[in-house]
Amino acid sequence: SWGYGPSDGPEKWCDGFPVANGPRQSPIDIIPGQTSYDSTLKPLKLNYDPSNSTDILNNGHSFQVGFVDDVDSSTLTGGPITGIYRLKQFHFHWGASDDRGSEHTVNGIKFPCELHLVHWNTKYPSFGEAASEPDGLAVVGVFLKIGAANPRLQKVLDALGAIKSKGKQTTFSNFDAKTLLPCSLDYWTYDGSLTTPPLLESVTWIVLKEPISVSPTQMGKFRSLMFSGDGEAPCCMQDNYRPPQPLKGRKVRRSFK
Ligand SMILES: COc1cc(C[n+]2ccc3cc(OS(N)(=O)=O)ccc3c2)cc(OC)c1OC
Ligand SMILES: [Zn+2]
Repeated sequence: SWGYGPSDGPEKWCDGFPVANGPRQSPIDIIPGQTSYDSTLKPLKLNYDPSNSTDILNNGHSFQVGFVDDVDSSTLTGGPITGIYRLKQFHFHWGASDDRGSEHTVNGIKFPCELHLVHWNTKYPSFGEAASEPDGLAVVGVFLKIGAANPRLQKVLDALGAIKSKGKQTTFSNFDAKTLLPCSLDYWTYDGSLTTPPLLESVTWIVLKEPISVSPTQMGKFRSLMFSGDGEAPCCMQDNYRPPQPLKGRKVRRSFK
C-alpha cells in the first residue's frame, strides 16, 4: 500500500490513485496576495461537544482522535459551506525537523506541523458516502508554529505512548477539540481533496490564518511514533506530509479584509 517513503510516497501515489493528477488536488501553496476577499463568506461556527471524543489511533500514516458522529453533537456550520457537517476525527502531519511538516504552505513557507479537523456533510448517510461527493467533506486546517509549549496539545501528546506502533488504539474521552483552535477564525478557503489516498476530490478546505503554538520538545513527541507495526522493521513516523499540488486555475478566497 502507500506511504511517505521513496518507493511508496506522494510521487508514486498516481500509480494506484490516478486522481492524484486531478483538477482539485490538495494541499496547495496559499499566496495571500493572490487570494480574493469574499464579503459573502460567513463566520465559521464550530460547535464541538467536549464529551464526545472516543479514541486515539495510530493508523500507520498519522494518529487520529475519533469522535461520536452518529448525532449532531460536534458540528461545523457557516463559513463557506451550507448545511451541517459533523466532526469525525482530527489528525496531524509533521516533519522530521522543524523546518518542514505542514501540507499547506503560505508564500512557500512550511510550518513544522498541521492539524486537520475532518467533517462530513450530514446530507449524506455516512463519512464513507460523503467522501465520494464534491461537497461531502470539509477539513479545517490549523498551522502549528514553534513557540511556547501548548498545554492543550500536551493532553493529546501524553496519550501517544500508548499508541506507538501501527494499529494501536486506546480510549480517549472528554477531549474538547475546540481547545486546539487559535483565537481568530479568519480563514482561506478553496475546493480540494483528501491529502492522502484515496485523494478523493470531495473536500472544501478551510485553512485558518492564525497558527497555534507547539514547542520543540512537543514536536519530538510527534516524532516518537512509528509508521511500523509491532514486529516490523521500526520506522519513525515523520515527514508524513504531501507537498503542494498544482492550483489548476482554482480561486482561493479569504474571509478577512
Ligand atoms: C470510515 O470510513 C472511511 C474511512 C476512510 C479513512 N480515511 C482515509 C483517508 C483520509 C484522508 C484524509 O485526508 S486529509 N489529510 O485531507 O484530512 C482525511 C480522512 C481520511 C479518512 C476512508 C473512507 O473512504 C474514503 C471511508 O469510507 C469507506
Ligand atoms: Zn490530513
